[in-house]
Amino acid sequence: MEDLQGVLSQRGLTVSTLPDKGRCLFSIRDFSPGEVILNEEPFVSVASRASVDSRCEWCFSTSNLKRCSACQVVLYCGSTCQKSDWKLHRLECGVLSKVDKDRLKSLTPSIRLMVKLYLRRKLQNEKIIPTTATDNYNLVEALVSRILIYVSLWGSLRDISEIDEKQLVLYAQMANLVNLILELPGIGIKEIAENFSKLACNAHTICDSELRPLGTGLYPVISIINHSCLPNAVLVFKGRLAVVRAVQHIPKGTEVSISYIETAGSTMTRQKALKEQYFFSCSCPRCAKLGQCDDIQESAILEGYRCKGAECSGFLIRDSGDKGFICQHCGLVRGKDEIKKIASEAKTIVQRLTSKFDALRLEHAPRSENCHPDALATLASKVEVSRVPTKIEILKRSVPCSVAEIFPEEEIEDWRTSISNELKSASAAITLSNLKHFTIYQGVLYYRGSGGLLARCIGEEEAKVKIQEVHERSCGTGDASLYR
Ligand SMILES: C[S@@+](CC[C@H](N)C(=O)[O-])C[C@H]1O[C@@H](n2cnc3c(N)ncnc32)[C@H](O)[C@@H]1O
Repeated sequence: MEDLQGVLSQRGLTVSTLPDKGRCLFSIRDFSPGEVILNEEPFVSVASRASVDSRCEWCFSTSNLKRCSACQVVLYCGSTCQKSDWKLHRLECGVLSKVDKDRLKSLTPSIRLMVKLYLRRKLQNEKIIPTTATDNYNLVEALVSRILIYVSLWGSLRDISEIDEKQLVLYAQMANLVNLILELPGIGIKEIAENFSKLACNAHTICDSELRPLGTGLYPVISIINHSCLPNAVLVFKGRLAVVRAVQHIPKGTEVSISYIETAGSTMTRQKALKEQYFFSCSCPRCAKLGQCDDIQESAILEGYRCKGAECSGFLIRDSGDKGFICQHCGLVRGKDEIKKIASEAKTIVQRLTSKFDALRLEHAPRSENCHPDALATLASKVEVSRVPTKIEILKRSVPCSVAEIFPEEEIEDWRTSISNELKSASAAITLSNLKHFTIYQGVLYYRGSGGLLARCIGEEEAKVKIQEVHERSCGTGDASLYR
């Protein structure tokens, strides 16, 4: 741990412990918006199920792939990646080659990740690959796990109502399989099962720049970073390299936080997700507003359904008492079944629109002014009732510029004005290398960069150059304009 503190302090960071959170990463100097706080190669990584037959095991590239002739499981895009992975894959390959074909098909990425974890530990123990302050199994041992509670109660499972017994049984079965495959002496099922619970709380989904999942990686240093629904940093990936960037000014002495979950969800939805997967109740400033007026307003926009009451412009949001859905303006109550029907109608509409937008996107260059959340909300109001998709869903669609075909010019002009006003008050930053895809605005990840935010981060002239680059890369048109 001291070695780790030494390395971290050179980067302006330190690890502390808080009673309600466990380990936390703190800044010991100021970080600017957009600055890289930390980057880390995974201790182990594995391609996702969808990627395993279509991407390089090392860098996740999709070109020139060749299958390992011995195990017939992993693919590499060339000798560089194959060599980088060779020491570990040599062992994994030997292990996989012994597994019978039917069982091989049932090897999930989590099982393979666990197998690789133990094989890499073996390689480091035998000094075949080096150990460093930021790359060693002690850091994996220090990760939080939930299974200790389970292990101490292992014998009396049936008596424990709070604990998800199904999950525990699943971990035990998976651990058994890993043990059978590995055939390594001295590893117990309980230890492997505990490591599965560590993966659940600590492993990260490796995504490409469009947030498509490529694989899973264990990054033990980045795993020290706690969650906030209003994070001051964001985790992005360059291939398998995980990069944590500041999304706002982080003063010295501040806890660095990222979001573990989709931030464009209501407080209730976020709390539920954090409790289920990470076993804690978030008390960030956004969660602390639960039930307050602006929290209700935000939930309405993120997850509400348009109220169909006469003249009412409110949104129906889920009632905490589970009655159904209540309009936050007029108090109208609608039953769950009715909303279910509305949701399914809305889904059909959104699917139709998505395919229209996708078709248009192919014809027209996407432009960020059309990515405003109001675009789809307005569209939704035209079809009277529709779930308002989350900002991220809207922005994923990056409504194309030919949206003018659907909306009158004055409406589009209104969005332009409201977007520039919004950006003026945004507390935001951008991950420069992924400008095309990532913009963080008040904790929400937006697709496609926005000039105004960038200009505040890196200065107007440099921003123009960057925007021009991005436009050229993404669509070949564009005039490097800033929204201010
Ligand atoms: C990836 S780990 C983060 C580092 C962890 N604090 C540690 O001691 O290793 C995730 C776990 O940290 C804790 N955690 C993360 N963010 C938290 C927060 N905002 N409040 C309370 N606990 C949190 C939860 O126990 C969660 O399962």
